[in-house]
Parts: sequence; C-alpha cells; structure tokens
Amino acid sequence: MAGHRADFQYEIYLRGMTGEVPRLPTDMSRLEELTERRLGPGPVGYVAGSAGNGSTARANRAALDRRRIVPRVLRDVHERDLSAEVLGRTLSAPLALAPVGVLSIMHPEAETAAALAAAAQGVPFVLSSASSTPMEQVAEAMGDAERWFQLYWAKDREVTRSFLERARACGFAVLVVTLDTPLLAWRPRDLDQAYLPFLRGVGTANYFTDPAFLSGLARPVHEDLDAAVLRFVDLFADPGKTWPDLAFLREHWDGPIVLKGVLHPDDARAAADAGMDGVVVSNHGGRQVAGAIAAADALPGVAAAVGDRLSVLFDSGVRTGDDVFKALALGARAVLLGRPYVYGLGLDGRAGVEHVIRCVLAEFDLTLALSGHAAPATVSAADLVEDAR
Ligand SMILES: Cc1cc2nc3c(=O)[nH]c(=O)nc-3n(C[C@H](O)[C@H](O)[C@H](O)COP(=O)(O)O)c2cc1C
Ligand SMILES: O=C(O)C(=O)c1ccccc1
Repeated sequence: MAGHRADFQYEIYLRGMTGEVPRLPTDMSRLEELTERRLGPGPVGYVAGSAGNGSTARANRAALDRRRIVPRVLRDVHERDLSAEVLGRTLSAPLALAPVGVLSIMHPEAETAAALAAAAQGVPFVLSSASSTPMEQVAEAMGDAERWFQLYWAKDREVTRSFLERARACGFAVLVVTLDTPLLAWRPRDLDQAYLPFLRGVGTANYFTDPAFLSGLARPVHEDLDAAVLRFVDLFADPGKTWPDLAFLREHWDGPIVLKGVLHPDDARAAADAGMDGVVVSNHGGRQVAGAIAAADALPGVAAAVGDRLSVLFDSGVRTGDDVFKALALGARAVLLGRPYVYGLGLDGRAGVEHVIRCVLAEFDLTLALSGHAAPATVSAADLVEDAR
C-alpha cells in the first residue's frame, strides 16, 4: 500500500537530521495557549471563548479524557486503510474541518487558506455561512476538492433559497444545517470586551454578496455599513423554526443534508423521520448552552438511536488523534475538527492548518495501529473503558 498517515512521524525525524524541527508543536492541545500568547486578546478570545463560565467546554474535554483505550496486541496492523463511508461518500480519513466563521480575524487568507490546506490533505472542508470570504471565491480556489456548506438558516426565505442555489452552483456537495445557534449564547469573554467581529462587517461576505440580501437594503453596503450589519443580525438566524420547516430545505437541496448540534436521541430520530441524511453530535464547542451535556456523553445514545439510519458525525473537544479514535468507539462515523485548525491558521496560515491536519491524522493512524486495528470500521465500544467519576 502507498504511504500511511503515520509516515509524517518519520518525515519529522528525518528533517531533524538536518537540524530542522517543526515550526509548531506536535501536541495539538498546546496550540490554544501558544495562539493566546502570540495573537493578543480580541480575536483569540472570540475563538477560545465559550458560553457561561466555560463549564461545557471543560466537560467536553473531561468526557473524552475519562474514556480510556484498551489496546489489543498481535493483530496484523501492518497495512492500514483509514477511509470512512459517510453520507454515501468515501472519505480518505474519518475527519473533516468544522465550519468556523470569520476566519479573517485569525489570518488574512482566512477561509481560503484553510480550504486549500484541507484540499491538499484530502479531507473535506465545511465552509461557514458566516465566512469572511464569499463562497464562490473559496470554491474556485478549491477546484474539485470535497467541500460542504454550513447553513445558518435565515429568517428570510429568499436569502436561504439564494444561499442554497449559490452553494450548489459552486460545487458544495453536502449541506450542514446548524440548529444550535438560533440565538447567540451568553459569552462573557466577548461581552467583557464588547467584541463581536460581524458587528464590524467581518464574517458577512456571503450576505454582502447575495442578491436577495442586498435587495432588502435601501443603500449599498459601502455607503451604510451599519444598516447592512443590522439586517444581517436581524435575519442570520431564526428562533421560530420548527421540525416541519425542514421540508423547505429538503425541497431546495438535492444532496445529503446533515443537522448539526443534535444531542438528544429523540431529535436524532426526528431528523431521520424528516428525511435527513446525517447528524453532527455537537454542543458547538461549549459556545451555546452553558451547562449542556458533554458532546461525547451524548454520542452513544444518538448512535444507538439512529446509527443504522443516519451518518453520525461528532465534534466538540477533539484535539488529538486519540480523541478521534474515542469518538469512533463511541459511535461516530467521522469527526469534525474545530479550534485546533483555527489556531494553526492563526499561527502559520495555510501551512499551519496543514500541520494540524497532518499531526491529528498521523496520531490517529498510530493510535489505531497500536490499539490493534487496521481500519476505522472495526473500532467499537469494546475498545474503551470509562474511568469512575
Ligand atoms: C470561532 C468559532 C466560530 C464558529 N463558527 C461556526 C459557524 O459559523 N457555524 C457553525 O456551524 N459552527 C461554528 N462553530 C462551531 C464549530 O463548527 C464546532 O462545532 C466547534 O468548534 C467544535 O468544538 P471544538 O472546536 O472545541 O472542538 C464555531 C466555533 C468557533 C470556535
Ligand atoms: O461564534 C460562533 O460560534 C458562531 O457559530 C457564529 C455565529 C454567527 C456568526 C459567526 C459565527
């Protein structure tokens, strides 16, 4: 078989023989602290911050840390295949980059740099509705590399319809509908600094280039930024939506649809009943409901309820390759990587994002092999124990 993701390890050691060491740490759980030190409070506070006193974000980590892998030995793990079947497609590894808005606050090349890194590493990129780069521009840079579009389901039907049309026309294959953010939660780190990027017109590029959005403005955006921002704030999300409204999305999107932010098995069953194709078990990285259940604690229940009907994806708290392994063992088919790649972007642009993806996948490949598996599909609940709380 051609190379393994784990070969990145030898590449690093080989380079070391000429005196070179990696520009960024190889322990992805160290990136947050480094980024905070290098980039200063405003933007990093927005990325690292979460809802309430941060207990949900901490619970996400604790729920993964509490699960321990029980490795098996003397199984043939010489040749490994990391590919994963998700939403009727084959991914090269059970990993994609999570939708994260306003990436220009981390790096001037923003979403384009992250998308190119994902494309180069062969993992799907999920572009946020709140991207700082118009979707057409990101799509063009990506060529035919796998890309998914995350929808913030707007109050205005015409804006939603227009986003879906644009996303389809520029080659986004999967629609990820985020349901846990009908309102922005109480986020003390942002409140204390009175800092929200899109109030300055950052992260609104898809809206400010959209004909349906622009038709509701009395004057062009460059003449009245405040009015444009107010229209964005008013319509970007809709707390009035209910389950029957999903029919509208099913009607206007003919590819797979994934509901992001599902934590209850009954909501997962309702997603399947509504003709959806997948769910992302996620609490938005602890940024929405303060005090919410840890995403990893919600995962087994959702997987048991719909794992045979839907592709179950997972995010919130994934930092390292062993976290990816644990998520698979708890029932996920694939994992979305969030903050770590955003820190990689802030620290070293596209190269930083590539570094993060390569580290996580190399570590995952090694964890898989060292635990006695040659492919993700054989990982199961039997590979984990749970520490007593
Ligand atoms: C700065 C930031 C912005 C985000 N923006 C979006 C977004 O626009 N749409 C969305 O669905 N999720 C968004 N998320 C949530 C991520 O998709 C993902 O659920 C979360 O980052 C997972 O938690 P983790 O990064 O702690 O692993 C955002 C997260 C962060 C940190
Ligand atoms: O900050 C977030 O978590 C988020 O999802 C978001 C919401 C609106 C605009 C940009 C990002």
